Amino acid sequence: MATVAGVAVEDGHWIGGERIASAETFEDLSPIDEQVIAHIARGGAEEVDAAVRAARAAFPAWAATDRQERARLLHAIADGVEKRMEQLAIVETTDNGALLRSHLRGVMPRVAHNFRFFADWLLGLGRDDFETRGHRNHVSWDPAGVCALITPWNAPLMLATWKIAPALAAGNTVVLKPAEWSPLTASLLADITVEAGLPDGVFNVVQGYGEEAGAALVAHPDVRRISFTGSVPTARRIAAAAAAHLVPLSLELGGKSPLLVFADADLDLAVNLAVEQYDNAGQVCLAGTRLLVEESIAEEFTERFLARARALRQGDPREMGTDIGPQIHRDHLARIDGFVRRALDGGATALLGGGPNTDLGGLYYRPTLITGAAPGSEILREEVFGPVLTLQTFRTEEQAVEMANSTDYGLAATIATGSPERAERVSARLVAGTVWVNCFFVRDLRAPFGGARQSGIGREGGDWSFDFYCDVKNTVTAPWEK
Ligand SMILES: NC(=O)C1=CN([C@@H]2O[C@H](COP(=O)(O)OP(=O)(O)OC[C@H]3O[C@@H](n4cnc5c(N)ncnc54)[C@H](O)[C@@H]3O)[C@@H](O)[C@H]2O)C=CC1
Ligand SMILES: O=C(O)/C=C/C=C(\O)C(=O)O
Repeated sequence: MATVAGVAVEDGHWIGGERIASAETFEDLSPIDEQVIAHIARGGAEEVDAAVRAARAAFPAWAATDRQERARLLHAIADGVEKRMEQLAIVETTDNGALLRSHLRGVMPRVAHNFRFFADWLLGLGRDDFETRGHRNHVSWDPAGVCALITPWNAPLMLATWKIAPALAAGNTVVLKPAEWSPLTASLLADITVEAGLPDGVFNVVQGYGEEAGAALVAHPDVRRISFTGSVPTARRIAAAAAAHLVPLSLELGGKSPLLVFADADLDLAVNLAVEQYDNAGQVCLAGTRLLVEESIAEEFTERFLARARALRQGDPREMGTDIGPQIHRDHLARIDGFVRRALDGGATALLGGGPNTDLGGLYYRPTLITGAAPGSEILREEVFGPVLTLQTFRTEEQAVEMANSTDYGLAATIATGSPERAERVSARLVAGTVWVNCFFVRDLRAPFGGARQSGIGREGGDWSFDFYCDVKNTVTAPWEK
């Protein structure tokens, strides 16, 4: 047991309703000061096998539990999340360095909402029956079995519960492998599921490294679904493991999303949207990190952007006035800095930032704006996952669309324009799972979420989640004799 920010957090796995230790542990560091905050059980094939067996044993009864009861239990978990909102928020901030303000105001309420939304969606799940030459077609969603969920560190509990809630609602059982850089809130969630009365084995957590616990989980022959959020290289490994057993996969991967600013846009709004892309210290898959600005307004846009960005307060994420906290880990900061150094060495210029903010300690990276990067260069193609934006200009709508679509990703895109016709035209041509027009990060769980190209495979949200986590069945019945 560890005590983190005054909150007791179990450091073992959660398997079949029991806390299980491992022979070895790994150190969990806080990005705020790089101090060790917990020693977490380091799981491997053995713990994964125990968790999958527990989940498999719990599956028949949970799958047979009626929808009303499953929904009631998910609402009870949401109640528990709301009751422990402040604890979850401070532990998550201590563990992954994201702003406490955001956790309290937006993220943890969304965690509770994830459970409520999918519980309620389950109750309304169903399509109208239809007839084929007098035969009745009835579509149903059968739970698939044990779901392996592998999640990242940038929004640990939010992204995990976005998978856990529909998987459980659908009648599956779950083994979650949280990211090793942010393992703690998954452990608190296990406590909450016990308080809510979830049967043992329905929800399991195996802690550990991706190459050990994660790899063993996705290779396990009894896993029926794999849902992963994280990087493209890891997704390739997971897809290869899934191929061995032909397990359906949902992959929510990175992005290199454009923010297109047309000359007819409300410039204040466009600047606000651009500055918002530094949210979570840039560690957001959806971030519109490529600012594409119409040439005629680029100078004014840049001036106003720099004035707003310079006013951002960087510092301790526990302070309510902080706008940008630390990066997750020393290795990650070095990766971000590597991208920036190579861009600058290649002839680009940093109009803002361009390196770590060493006044604040080891893990803070200055909000950065890069201009003059060579077309097609790494900084314009690869996901940096830090507070690093690039600025490019365009002359025509055609050119803007071409630049926007010029990466291997296709997660999201944002358009700032005063013209509804332009918004419609441009949006239709963008390769992206989500397009925002004159807004950013307006999210709704009824909407499909996912990416095109290397940003992923599949969609989550509403029916899309149930379609993934279930074996969808059509029963065709001939007319009964009268
Ligand atoms: N939401 C997103 O789109 C995210 C994107 N990224 C991108 O990935 C880059 C690297 O971040 P990482 O933390 O290294 O991401 P990652 O993809 O390695 O880690 C995500 C999760 O996958 C697990 N994992 C790693 N190797 C695995 C394997 N062989 N089998 C099964 N699970 C495995 C990790 O333990 C973690 O839980 C970031 O800089 C960013 O560009 C990272 C996190 C989230
Ligand atoms: O908040 C959302 O709806 C989606 C967030 C996704 C990420 O931040 C991510 O996967 O990086």
